[in-house]
Amino acid sequence: MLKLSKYLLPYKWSIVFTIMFVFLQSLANLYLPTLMSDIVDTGIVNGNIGYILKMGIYMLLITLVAGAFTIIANYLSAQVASRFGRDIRYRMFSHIESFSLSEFDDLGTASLITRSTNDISQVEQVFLMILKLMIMAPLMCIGGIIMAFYSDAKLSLVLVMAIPVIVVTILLIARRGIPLFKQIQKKMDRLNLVLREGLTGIRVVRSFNRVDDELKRFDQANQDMTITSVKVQKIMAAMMPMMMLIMNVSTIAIVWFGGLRISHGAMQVGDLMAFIQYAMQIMFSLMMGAMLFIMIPRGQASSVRINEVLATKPDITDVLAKKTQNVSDIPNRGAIEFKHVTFRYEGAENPAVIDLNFTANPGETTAIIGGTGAGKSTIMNLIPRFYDIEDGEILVDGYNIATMKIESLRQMIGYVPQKSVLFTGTVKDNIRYGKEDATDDEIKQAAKMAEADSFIQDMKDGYDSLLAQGGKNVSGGQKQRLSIARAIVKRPLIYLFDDSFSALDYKTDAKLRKALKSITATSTTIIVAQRISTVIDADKIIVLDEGTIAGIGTHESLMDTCQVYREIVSSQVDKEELA
Ligand SMILES: Nc1ncnc2c1ncn2[C@@H]1O[C@H](COP(=O)(O)OP(=O)(O)OP(=O)(O)O)[C@@H](O)[C@H]1O
Repeated sequence: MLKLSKYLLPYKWSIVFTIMFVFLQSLANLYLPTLMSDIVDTGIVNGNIGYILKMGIYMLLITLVAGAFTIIANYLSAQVASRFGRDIRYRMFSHIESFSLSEFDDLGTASLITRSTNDISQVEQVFLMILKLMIMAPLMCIGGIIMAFYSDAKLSLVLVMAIPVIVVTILLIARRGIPLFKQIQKKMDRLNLVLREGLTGIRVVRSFNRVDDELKRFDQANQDMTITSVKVQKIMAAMMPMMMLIMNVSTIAIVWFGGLRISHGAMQVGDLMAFIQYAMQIMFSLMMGAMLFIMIPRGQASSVRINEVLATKPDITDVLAKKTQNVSDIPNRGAIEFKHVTFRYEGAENPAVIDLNFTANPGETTAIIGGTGAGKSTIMNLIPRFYDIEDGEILVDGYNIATMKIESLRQMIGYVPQKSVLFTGTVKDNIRYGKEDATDDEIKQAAKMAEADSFIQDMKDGYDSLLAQGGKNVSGGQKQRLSIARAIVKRPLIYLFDDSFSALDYKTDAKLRKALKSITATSTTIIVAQRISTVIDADKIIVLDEGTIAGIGTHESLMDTCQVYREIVSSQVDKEELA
């Protein structure tokens, strides 16, 4: 948690004022029992109404001032804690945005969401408690002991007996509770994961009639977390009555021994009343300390998880990029060359692609075809440096991409992912995502090229129609065309289409590729496809087989030379159609 406390630095003055007001509030609270004791011993015992009124008003004033201090301290501390939470959430999100896909794979999206929300809230709560109680608890405890001792030193022996009992009880509770708090965070991760999968995959779940299984899976994760939470709550619930018991027994002892001392004339009634109040303050402050003691490890568990994310160094950085390099320094052609490229996913036994050698030139369409899992998408992920390669070099216009600024590299690329991603917003916004300053005309033109214009026009508000979360209110093929339009509007040097035509019917696919030809005339275009009809016209077809290149050439030459290609062709294309 100490590491995270640096995010409190911008709010140091608010913290100083909070501490100051809590301090003053505590002093006022320590002073009140003494005044009450005076009212009893001097005012009531002597029947001095004037004194009682005077001291009563004085007490009221102090209570009001203490109340005002409490309000200010609470306001300031809540403000500091919320802003602290906001800052860390922002810091965490911006850091996560810099992660390569390896780090996402490693930490897991569900866990990243829990850490960015729930864990940060936990730490926020703990810092709020610390701000409020860190000063108040010790001050009330030590101040209370001094004042009680000052009221009656002998009677303080009762406290000497009670305090260790309270401390030991707290320690015992903390020892059982703290490990459970750590477990809860982990179980929350699991619950989030199951929930996310169940909700995002709802169509599959229903179509396979697996709703009951999903419910079972969720129930298990839910139960698991509940059992741990109940255990924690039981411990916490036991704490309060135990503390009350100790406090009440102590109060009885104080009244008993205090009564004896009063009857012997060694103590006054007012002093006994003040003593009881101080004893209460001491014991409450110990309880507040106990809360802190329990909450801090809980916050600590969350802090570790937050720091783990913040300390994760993105694999892919600009370290090697020449400092002066920017987009204009790079020859603007977009020629891609793979030289002996080998890549393995983190933790995978075998490389996904092995010793790849090929070029993809501007003005040409290079198609990649191969069975599922052959490594086609992997190649597409390597070009924008979503992952770094293990061996070899990927060159763009002769520059090793590992030495290029990531931003410059990605600026050159129009990437259409295998699974279309749309954001909540209008159709226009989604296309404009490719080029922030795109005019309405450019957007329309891109949509036309992507064969999207006609269905957009048919939508209720045309280009201003709202897309639901994840583009749920458009079909798979429409989503793909919007994703393609988003890439086209960017007018990049390199187009990467990762199986981006798979949801289109043959006619639209053919029309779209024809339209693309004119805009990609000078660009480097790489198309990953499963369908032979999509790749048949490509200038160059790369046939992938289990991560290696089985053949490179045109459709005709591959039909002559590449057995794997012939197998793919015969497995899916009607020979008559091809002829
Ligand atoms: N994030 C990942 N972590 C670990 N292994 C992965 C990851 N993504 C893909 N792989 C593995 O790498 C290999 C190549 O996968 P890739 O997605 O490139 O295949 P593909 O040819 O695009 O397949 P498809 O046509 O089915 O999309 C596969 O064996 C796959 O299991």
